[in-house]
Amino acid sequence: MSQEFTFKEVAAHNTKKDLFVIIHDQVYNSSSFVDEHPGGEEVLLDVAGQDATEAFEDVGHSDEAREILEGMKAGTLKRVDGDPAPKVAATDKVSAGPGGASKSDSSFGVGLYAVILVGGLAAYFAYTFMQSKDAK
Ligand code: HEM
Repeated sequence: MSQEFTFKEVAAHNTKKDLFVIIHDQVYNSSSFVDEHPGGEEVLLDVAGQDATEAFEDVGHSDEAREILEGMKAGTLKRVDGDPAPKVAATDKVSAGPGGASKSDSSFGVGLYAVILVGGLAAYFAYTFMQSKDAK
């Protein structure tokens, strides 16, 4: 039953009174919500008639925000040749983020251990060198 919109059709709804956004390839009619948006009307007007997936996900909207969104659903996006590529969903970034972060964390850890190890070895050799000198 869900209506399909092309990118071009959605793009026509780009005013405050008639505002569609695309999030995760779903089309939402957010006209009634512009004045109520806790994040302000400006950001919604910025993405009016466009793919707002990245903007929406970057903010880390709550489940409540997602429920509101579902309530405004107008249909699904029908991609045709020449349309902009789907925006990368921040959820993808989120799953890549902590992984990447922990990776760099652990490499920092290895670097730190290497410094401690090399420092320890240097101290040990310096110590034995001094000892051997004293022994003479
Ligand atoms: C029609 C889609 C959207 C809906 C239904 C929506 C809904 C909400 C809701 C309910 C909140 C309150 C906090 C929360 O529950 O997460 C919020 C906050 C916010 N939204 Fe949206 N939002 C939408 C699109 C956007 C877009 C495209 C942006 C662009 C950057 C945005 C930026 C923000 C910001 C910055 C806040 C935080 C405001 C604050 O804490 O002061 N929102 N939004």
